[in-house]
Amino acid sequence: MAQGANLTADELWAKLEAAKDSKSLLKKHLTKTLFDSNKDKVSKFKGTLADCMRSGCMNPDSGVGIYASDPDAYTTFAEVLDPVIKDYHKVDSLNHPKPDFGDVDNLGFGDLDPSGELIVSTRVRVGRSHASYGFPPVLTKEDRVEMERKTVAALETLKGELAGEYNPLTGMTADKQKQLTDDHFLFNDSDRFLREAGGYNDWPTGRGIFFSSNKKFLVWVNEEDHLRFISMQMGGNLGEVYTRLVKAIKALESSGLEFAKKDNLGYLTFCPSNLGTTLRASVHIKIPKLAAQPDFKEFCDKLNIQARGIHGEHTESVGGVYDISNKRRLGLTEIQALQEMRTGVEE
Ligand SMILES: Nc1ncnc2c1ncn2[C@@H]1O[C@H](COP(=O)(O)OP(=O)(O)OP(=O)(O)O)[C@@H](O)[C@H]1O
Repeated sequence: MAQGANLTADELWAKLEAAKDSKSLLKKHLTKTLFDSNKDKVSKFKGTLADCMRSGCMNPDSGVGIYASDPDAYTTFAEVLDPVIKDYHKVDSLNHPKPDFGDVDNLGFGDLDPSGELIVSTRVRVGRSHASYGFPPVLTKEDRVEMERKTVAALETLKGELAGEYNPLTGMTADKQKQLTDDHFLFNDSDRFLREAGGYNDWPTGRGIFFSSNKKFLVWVNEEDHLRFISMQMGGNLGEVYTRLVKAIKALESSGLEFAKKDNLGYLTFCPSNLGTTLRASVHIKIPKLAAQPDFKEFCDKLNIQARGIHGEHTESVGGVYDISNKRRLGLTEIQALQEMRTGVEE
């Protein structure tokens, strides 16, 4: 349960105001005037500004600090969210292009590390949201169960190398969960930022993971986003990983599910950092010496890439292995986001 779940918007604002050292985008962009003119608005899914800002107010060390309560929050609270979105994605205006996955038969690249010495594994994921449901702060247990049912029905239509099996978290043994998490397949409920945003309400109900039979295509159900499509494998073959993901996206788009989208913002996700393409392409790569350089952060910033620890966001590196991924997901196409990551990794 989120600690700030019962705090009013004014009480949350007081916390944010007191957090003088906060560097979050919420702190930077939510002025008192904006707060006052938005705090009593309610979105079509009954989401409020308090729902959006709770995590950032309770966790002043957030990077972003604001989530969308539901797809309509991007319209209802646009005055608050738009400046954060522009700042995170480094764009002057919100003008996200139409999806373009590129020509997967002629990508012009394949394995980024044929020697097999540097890249441990490669993963590309996108997020998708059901158009007719809110995000975690406004969801009920029944909503989660219903979404899970609809998602599983769509996943059962997958064919060939994408076909597989759904594993609900409810009823999964602790040992199996731990093994799947250690193997980088499964998510858990340990992110305090997401917890405070309501991301773990009713845990583990409605959550689960789908695996294709070769375990290279996965779907996370009701983690941070309603859906995360993930393609991953050992080694550095970004071409194979990406091509598999694009095929899966196309298959699931024609499976009867309707995904939330908005003109100029692309696909809608719970966290504004994931909007647009929603694509994060990453490698786990051994770079102990580079990462020890004092200007490593600037190096990454210059290339629009992000370094994370190997157990997910907000974790540390282990043995000099880092998760390197594209930082921007909005204002460029899917294939451009992928190329940005590829250039960064090659550099
Ligand atoms: N290239 C990769 N190879 C193997 N595992 C990976 C790779 N990239 C990410 N992972 C694993 O995926 C899991 C999720 O990581 P993480 O939460 O950072 O990213 P995400 O799923 O893209 O979501 P978000 O950006 O919302 O946090 C972790 O277990 C992480 O180790």
